[in-house]
Amino acid sequence: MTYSVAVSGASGYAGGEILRLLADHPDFEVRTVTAHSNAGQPLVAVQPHLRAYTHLTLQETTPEVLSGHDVVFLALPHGASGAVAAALPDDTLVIDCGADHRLESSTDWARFYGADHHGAWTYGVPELPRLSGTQRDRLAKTRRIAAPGCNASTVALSLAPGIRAGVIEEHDLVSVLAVGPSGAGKSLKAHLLGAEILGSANPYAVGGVHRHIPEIQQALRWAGADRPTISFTPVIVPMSRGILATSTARLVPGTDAAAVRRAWEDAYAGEPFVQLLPEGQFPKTADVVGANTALLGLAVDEQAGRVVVIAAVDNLVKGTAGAAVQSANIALGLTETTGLPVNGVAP
Ligand SMILES: NC(=O)C1=CN([C@@H]2O[C@H](COP(=O)(O)OP(=O)(O)OC[C@H]3O[C@@H](n4cnc5c(N)ncnc54)[C@H](OP(=O)(O)O)[C@@H]3O)[C@@H](O)[C@H]2O)C=CC1
Ligand SMILES: CC(=O)N[C@@H](CCC(=O)OP(=O)(O)O)C(=O)O
Repeated sequence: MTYSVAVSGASGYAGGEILRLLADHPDFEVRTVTAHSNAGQPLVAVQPHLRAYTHLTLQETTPEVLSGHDVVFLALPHGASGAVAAALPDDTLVIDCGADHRLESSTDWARFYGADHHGAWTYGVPELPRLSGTQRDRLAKTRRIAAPGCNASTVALSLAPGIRAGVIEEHDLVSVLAVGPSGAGKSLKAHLLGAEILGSANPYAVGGVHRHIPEIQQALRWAGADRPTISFTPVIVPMSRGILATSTARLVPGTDAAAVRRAWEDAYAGEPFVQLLPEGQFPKTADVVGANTALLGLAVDEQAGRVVVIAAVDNLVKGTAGAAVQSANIALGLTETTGLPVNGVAP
């Protein structure tokens, strides 16, 4: 069976990446693409790299235009998807790449986003360990998926195995991330990109204010933490795509190094898209550009009594669009890896 698909926010970075992946997906046919200020334009006028779609024109983003498809991907700014999603039929598979449906706690939502909370959908990171099984089990039974924040899923995948296995303490978690500016979307001002991001590393959202903090804490609670606390600091660096997250955590006293490594090996054994590198090897962002792969390296720092996990992810693939397509595959009962690249592009 071929599933008909609509992609909203198709003129943006996340929507464009969903379209790039779907062009090679044998079970999906993209029939409709929508946008906002670019509605009325041919898709390739705005996304000239997407040559598979020369026949499509961007339409207005309305529930009427999006209805009548089997699958709808929403890649809209925060706050814009809640109302659109609420008007779509229950049996349509809807995947929201924005934050509107990620958080279970309306208190966290109010604190970090402020506006109306639309409730939580099934979180779209299949490999996340849960107290019983993985997030994959829940994705198999849903028609509403909240694709993750790219930083949040990178850090959650880095730390959740240690929480799940009881080898790291849940307070005193620290993550510092180098992130590419494409994570901020196309609306990031051109002068910022050229004059301030090229040639510089710029910290932002410093001091416990980044909106991905509650998303990470929520994933760590699913892995068994009670009240996890994390210091989270992102730094924009001049690379178009990518996240390199360095996360450290205090080891539970008496835990030996072999048991620590085993926790991550066990969590991700057999996972095609989350891979732990051998001892002594660490990933670079260049290893995962264009791939739906999260690459992890792990070391035990004995003198500090901490584990150090370094994770590389392409924010637009495993961090968003790839996670969205992978989760949609699971929800539809398709082979999970269909249409998704495990290899990156190099150099
Ligand atoms: N970039 C990333 O790495 C990640 C992004 N996300 C999330 O994905 C979503 C899209 O992000 P991204 O692609 O980066 O953003 P972009 O700014 O690149 O794209 C935004 C898209 O939304 C459309 N749009 C803007 N305003 C409205 C509106 N009021 N109603 C309907 N459509 C509108 C734009 O249309 P037009 O161009 O025609 O105005 C465009 O297609 C966001 O929620 C973002 O947080 C999640 C994880 C990572
Ligand atoms: C460079 C940059 O600004 N990155 C974004 C990542 C956005 C993202 O992952 O998605 P959501 O906005 O959907 O949560 C940030 O840190 O906020």
